[in-house]
Amino acid sequence: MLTHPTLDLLHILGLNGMAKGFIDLNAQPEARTLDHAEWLALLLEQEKTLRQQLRFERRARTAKLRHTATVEDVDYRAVRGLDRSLFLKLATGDWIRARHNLLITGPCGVGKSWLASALGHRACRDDLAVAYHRVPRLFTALATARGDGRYARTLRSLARLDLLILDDWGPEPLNADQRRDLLEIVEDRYEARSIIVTSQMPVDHWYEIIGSPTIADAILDRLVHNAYRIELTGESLRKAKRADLDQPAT
Ligand SMILES: Nc1ncnc2c1ncn2[C@@H]1O[C@H](COP(=O)(O)OP(=O)(O)OP(=O)(O)O)[C@@H](O)[C@H]1O
Repeated sequence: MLTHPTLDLLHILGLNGMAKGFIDLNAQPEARTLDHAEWLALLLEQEKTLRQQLRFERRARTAKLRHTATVEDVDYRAVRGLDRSLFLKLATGDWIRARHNLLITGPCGVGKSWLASALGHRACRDDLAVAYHRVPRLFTALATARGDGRYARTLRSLARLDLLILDDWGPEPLNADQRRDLLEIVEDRYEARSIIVTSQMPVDHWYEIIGSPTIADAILDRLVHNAYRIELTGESLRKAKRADLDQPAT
């Protein structure tokens, strides 16, 4: 184990990536041929990598994504109705920086939450603030927050996110409080921050789910107007997974 006053100093200064790089370089005889500038550059690179990794881990912890999914792992043959070039474009994250929305629809189990999680993971890697919420649970949490005086604070924290994922929206019609909650959320984010909404219901049915025509117009105008759309089709991937598991091993 290397002990060195420089190492102690690096730890005291919180430069843990440089400290690790310092230990690694000391253990490599070939590193002795490096000049000072190259040595320092390698240490700084290690510090940068460690900081990026820690930032990503913090972002991912708070995002609470439903699936451990990455944009690199999408199986385009398994997910029917997914336009590869559109998804690759979304995977760059530029749409979030442009404050656009994304609506993912399709029947049960076709991979809507999975794709939303993969894009959320990508946004965490880009050091953006992300949160995943299942819509029914979010409405329950907002109803509780309304009761105990945390409503405004909860809405403010949702408004600060760079990407809000609202998973499993519909099909139950909204009540008056839920309509108001959704309008507040969408209004706060309009042309300011992005939303991904996933739903088993086609976008054409959302108007009826919201219920009140005036509020439905206000919500959908803000949500749908500048949104990309992914309309998935086909059989549930859960079924396909189960069938794979049931296959006898050869
Ligand atoms: N692109 C993918 N690659 C690999 N596995 C996937 C992919 N998409 C989905 N899956 C798998 O399929 C299952 C169903 O996916 P997911 O939960 O995203 O479906 P969903 O359309 O959101 O379903 P629901 O409407 O019931 O919420 C998941 O368990 C996931 O592991």
